[in-house]
Amino acid sequence: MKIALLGYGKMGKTIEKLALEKGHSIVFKSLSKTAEGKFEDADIAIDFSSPEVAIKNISKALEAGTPIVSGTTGWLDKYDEMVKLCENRNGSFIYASNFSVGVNLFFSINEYAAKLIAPWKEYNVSVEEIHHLQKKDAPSGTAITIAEGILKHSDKKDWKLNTSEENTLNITAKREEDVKGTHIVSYDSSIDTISLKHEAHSREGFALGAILAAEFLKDKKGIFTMKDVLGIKIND
Ligand SMILES: NC(=O)C1=CN([C@@H]2O[C@H](COP(=O)(O)OP(=O)(O)OC[C@H]3O[C@@H](n4cnc5c(N)ncnc54)[C@H](O)[C@@H]3O)[C@@H](O)[C@H]2O)C=CC1
Ligand SMILES: O=C(O)C1=N[C@H](C(=O)O)C[C@H](O)C1
Repeated sequence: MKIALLGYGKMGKTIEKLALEKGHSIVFKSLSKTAEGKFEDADIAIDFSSPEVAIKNISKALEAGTPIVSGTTGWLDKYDEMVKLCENRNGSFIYASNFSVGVNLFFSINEYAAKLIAPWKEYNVSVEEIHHLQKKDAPSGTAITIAEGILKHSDKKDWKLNTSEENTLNITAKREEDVKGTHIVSYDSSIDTISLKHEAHSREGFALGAILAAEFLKDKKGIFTMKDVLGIKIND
């Protein structure tokens, strides 16, 4: 597979290393101000850039007829626009807030737990995420996906960062040196706490998942999710 990397930071570099090990090649790389190679040579584009440029990258790929995998977080208010563009262009598109197999299993466990615990009103649910100091967006895209999974089964109406409103799901975001990505869901009562935790030890899980998604998408048309890529069927 010939890959265009849109964004060549921590994730772009990890994807490059693992893609080369799997026998793929990198034919194009875009950095903040410069680019190397020819975008037109790519079979697929993988975008891990920044919230401000993700839409530009995704649009560019869809307009060129190149399948696009995007992992950039913090731009999701424009997701429906990108879906429409993909449909209009008969293109191929996967977005995931987190590409790691472990987190995608965690998403299903989270929804199952939310449904199971929902009738037990003494438990108050909250979400915490911890990431490295360079992260631009808060809360993380993964924390938002987790919150949406909980809200499907909760009396709470919405989520907010740092809230104490009773009917709103509280998300706390912490920034600490070199943390790759930790997500914790807590159900607190006066008697006990039930916690679900996922902790990434490196960026390799995210990168491997993104390459898996690219291999899946390369010869398909349409809009897909990581559930399609991984064949995860248990939902709630
Ligand atoms: N979905 C997932 O599984 C994961 C998503 N992410 C997300 O991916 C994004 C990137 O993360 P990192 O690689 O850690 O960030 P990073 O800051 O290390 O790299 C971002 C790269 O984007 C590129 N970039 C920035 N502005 C650009 C512009 N104007 N034009 C072209 N390229 C530009 C630069 O090459 C920069 O190095 C973030 O939004 C992060 O939240 C990160 C890890 C996993
Ligand atoms: O910025 C990161 O590093 C990460 N971002 C993603 C997110 O916002 O959820 C995924 C992962 O947690 C790492």
